[in-house]
Amino acid sequence: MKLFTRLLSWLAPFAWQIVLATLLGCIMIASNVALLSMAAYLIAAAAITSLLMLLTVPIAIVRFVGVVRPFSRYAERLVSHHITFRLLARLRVWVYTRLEPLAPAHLLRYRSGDILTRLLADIDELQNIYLRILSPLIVASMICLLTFALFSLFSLLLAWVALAFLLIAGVSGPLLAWFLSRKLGKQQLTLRALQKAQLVDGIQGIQDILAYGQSTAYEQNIRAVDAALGRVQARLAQISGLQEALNDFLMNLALWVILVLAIPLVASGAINAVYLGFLGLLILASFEALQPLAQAFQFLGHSLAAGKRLFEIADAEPPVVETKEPLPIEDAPTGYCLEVEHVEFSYSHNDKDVVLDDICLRLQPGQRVAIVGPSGAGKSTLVSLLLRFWDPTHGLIRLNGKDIRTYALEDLRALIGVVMQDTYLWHHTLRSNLLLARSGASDSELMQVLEQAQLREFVNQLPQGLDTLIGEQGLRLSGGERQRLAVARALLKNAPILILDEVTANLDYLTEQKLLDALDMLMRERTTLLITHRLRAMERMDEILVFDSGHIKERGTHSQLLAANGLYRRMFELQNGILTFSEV
Ligand SMILES: Nc1ncnc2c1ncn2[C@@H]1O[C@H](COP(=O)(O)OP(=O)(O)OP(=O)(O)O)[C@@H](O)[C@H]1O
Repeated sequence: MKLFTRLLSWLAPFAWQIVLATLLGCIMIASNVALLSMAAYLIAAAAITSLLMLLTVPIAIVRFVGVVRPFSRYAERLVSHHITFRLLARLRVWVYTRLEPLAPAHLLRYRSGDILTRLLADIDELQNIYLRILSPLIVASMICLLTFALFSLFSLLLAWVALAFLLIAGVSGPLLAWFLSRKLGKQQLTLRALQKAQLVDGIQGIQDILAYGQSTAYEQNIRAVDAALGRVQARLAQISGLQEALNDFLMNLALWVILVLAIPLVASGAINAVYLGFLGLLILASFEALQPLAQAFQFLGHSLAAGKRLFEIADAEPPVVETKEPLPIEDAPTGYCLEVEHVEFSYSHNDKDVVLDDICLRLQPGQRVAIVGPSGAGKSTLVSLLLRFWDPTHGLIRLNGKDIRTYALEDLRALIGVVMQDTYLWHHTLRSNLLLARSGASDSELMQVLEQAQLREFVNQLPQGLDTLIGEQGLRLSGGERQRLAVARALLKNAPILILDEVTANLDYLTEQKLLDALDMLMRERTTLLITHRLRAMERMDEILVFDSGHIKERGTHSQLLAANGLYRRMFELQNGILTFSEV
């Protein structure tokens, strides 16, 4: 109920349009009731009366409601769909804005296909609540009252009987549909989300599935989910059929009962015989108002489950809470200083899973610091903390002397140009992928950063140059080209702090050397943190931190670390192939 009222609260800004849609819905059904019952009256009256003049008014009413019905139907659909689509668009934007602060920490718990289903299908599902439940419920109530009023003009007994049938059909059909399908709705949504997640995974991982010969097994998984979904849908269709049959049965039974009760009243002269057909068709036409209800309640479980899934993700506590009164980041013409003080971090907030422990480092303006170390040592995790994707479990990170939590996230991130290990590239042109960093950049600025990232020659030889489509996740580019494009994007951002996470990992020796030379120039004007496995050009670094299992094992300059004869020296010698066999 809480969930239902929360979903309904989204309708508040559309109150007047809802009143209009409901009014139009009432007019539409009422005109149908009038059309059928007046038509019955006309036929009976025409058979009895010899004076056709007396039928002028009923004929005019039939003509009038015949025209009103399609117009009111059209207008009602227009208004109600307008409300619904605007509402769904608002909801979609709201959920997306709630998703942003959750990224990436919280969203890693979900599969991309599942998030996509929540944003698209689950939100679409909510239209049932707005289009098929709220307005039809009000319209049905109004029509029941109207029918009762019309019957009571002839006989109170008939009025109560008609109302009783309408109530039984209006309550039992929807209740039965809701009761039988309440679990199925949730199952259908879960299976649909699973199906989408499976398909997204299958498409993204298609190369590996083929390479490992798993396509048959994968197809079987997809078929199994598809079959389960089919079974749920078949069951829902059966319930729909059952409910429609019940509705038809009650409608026809109501007609018979009304006729059986009305005939003696006609015979006794309490009701004029000309109205017998009118009464019969009045009850039949009134049932039209109930038709949407059962289907709506069949989908109620669905819609509520969709709302629950949506709010579950939208209400999640963001891992990083932005301060309500952020301090402005003061301009620092001489550059920005980042300090990491005794930082400890674990993804699970469990002391046993500490990924970073007692990390201290100072990145002074214009300084270049490298973090090196074995895989899984926590290097990229530190970058995530600097960007505030997560906050340290203990310790502090300062920017120009102040805790980074005192600044707005957007301001902090605007100062940092970052090339992540797994930078995402859009299925778009080279140009739009670059413009993400600075939307107003000119083509000559784009070519300049491409030059610095050692990619200009490559782009020049493409027939469509900057307008070349690079495919999903940039897959039409080689690993090295993707990485250089990511570097170019970070350079275009022209941020005073530069974080480069494994930027040369996929490059051949020559290109790596050229890129490092180009970066060397750029690093002079910026505060730079370089994360790398490859110990090249390390002599250019002001300080090198050697991470091992979340700790800083060694620190110093290249020559100091070589002299220390520790982990760094072993890594350096292994990479340069100068370790003697006995030392290995
Ligand atoms: N989102 C996450 N949730 C839980 N654990 C994570 C997450 N990301 C990384 N880890 C774990 O944290 C540890 C450090 O990972 P991190 O990516 O920081 O290492 P790294 O030094 O950058 O490694 P590499 O050089 O291979 O990129 C690893 O044990 C990893 O499994």
